[in-house]
Amino acid sequence: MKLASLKHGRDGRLVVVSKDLTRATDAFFIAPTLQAALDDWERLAPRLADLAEQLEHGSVPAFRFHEHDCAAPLPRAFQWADGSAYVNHVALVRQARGAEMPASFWEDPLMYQGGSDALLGPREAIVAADEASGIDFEAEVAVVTGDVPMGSDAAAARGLIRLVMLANDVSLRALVPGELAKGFGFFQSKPSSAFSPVAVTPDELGPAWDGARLHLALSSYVNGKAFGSPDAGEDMTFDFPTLIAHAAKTRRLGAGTIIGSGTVSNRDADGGPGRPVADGGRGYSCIAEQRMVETILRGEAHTPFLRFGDTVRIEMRDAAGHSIFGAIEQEVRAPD
Ligand SMILES: O=C(O)/C=C/C(=O)CC(=O)CC(=O)O
Repeated sequence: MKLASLKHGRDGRLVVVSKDLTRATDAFFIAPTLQAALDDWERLAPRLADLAEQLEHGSVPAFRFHEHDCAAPLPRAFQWADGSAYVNHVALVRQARGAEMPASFWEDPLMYQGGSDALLGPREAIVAADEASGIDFEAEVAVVTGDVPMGSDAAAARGLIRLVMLANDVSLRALVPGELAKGFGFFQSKPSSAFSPVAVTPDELGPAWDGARLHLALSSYVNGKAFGSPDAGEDMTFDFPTLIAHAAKTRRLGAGTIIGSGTVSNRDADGGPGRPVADGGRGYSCIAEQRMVETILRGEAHTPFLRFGDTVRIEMRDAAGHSIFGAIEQEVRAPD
């Protein structure tokens, strides 16, 4: 089933959305919010699934679904922890700022705790105080968990993935080096992240979901121009169950925890860092990677970071070409 939170108060209003994303029906009589549904998932998910089936059959009142009416599926979440599962991305962004990548990054996932009190809906602007802060997007896949007991291993974590969605982990590249040098991790360099209009249960993904990875291309566009379409199932060194087990190693995770994949990034067949779309490659899911590859290939970066008025679109299509989650489409703006 496909679930969305329409803009309403702080936590949105839960709706069930049709598979083709054209219609929706209210689910508030089952659970007022997505968090409430996740808190009592075993009891409520079957009722939501029944409602989804009735929506497909046209046997419940429905209304037109508009992606721009959506908040993030979880407009505020108890936890948003973003992994870095595509080590190709980590290697490139570190190279871009002249930092070594320890060999342990291939065996031990990187993860940071993002702010989750104000997650952005799919059409909400990226507001940045300064164009010179290196405004970048990061296209990612994310999962939402049920309650995960402390110490759960990957096999247990696999069964606790409730929903899958897309994320834009907005990053301010110029702030990263100074902030990470302090040794406490990202804070100002990671403003609010945005999420796709719809979150889906894993069964909705068919064979593209193997229980641990999503094997489909994640497409990004900047100002309407294709920027990248790497496959989210390839080069994901740490799968979602492994990332969840990592997060739960020393603490339990509450239902509604969001775990991000990190920026989706593919290597070339020869192990190289891929090529930009303009050079016939799959491109990238963030500007920093493309700038690093331009530097490697041509001696300098020429793709600018985002400026006020630019737009970023992130979307994933199924094998038949249909949008699965709806699109994240954000304009970059100065504060009002
Ligand atoms: O090391 C840096 O300069 C920046 C790293 C990231 O932004 C990585 C991140 O947020 C996780 C990821 O996308 O893999």
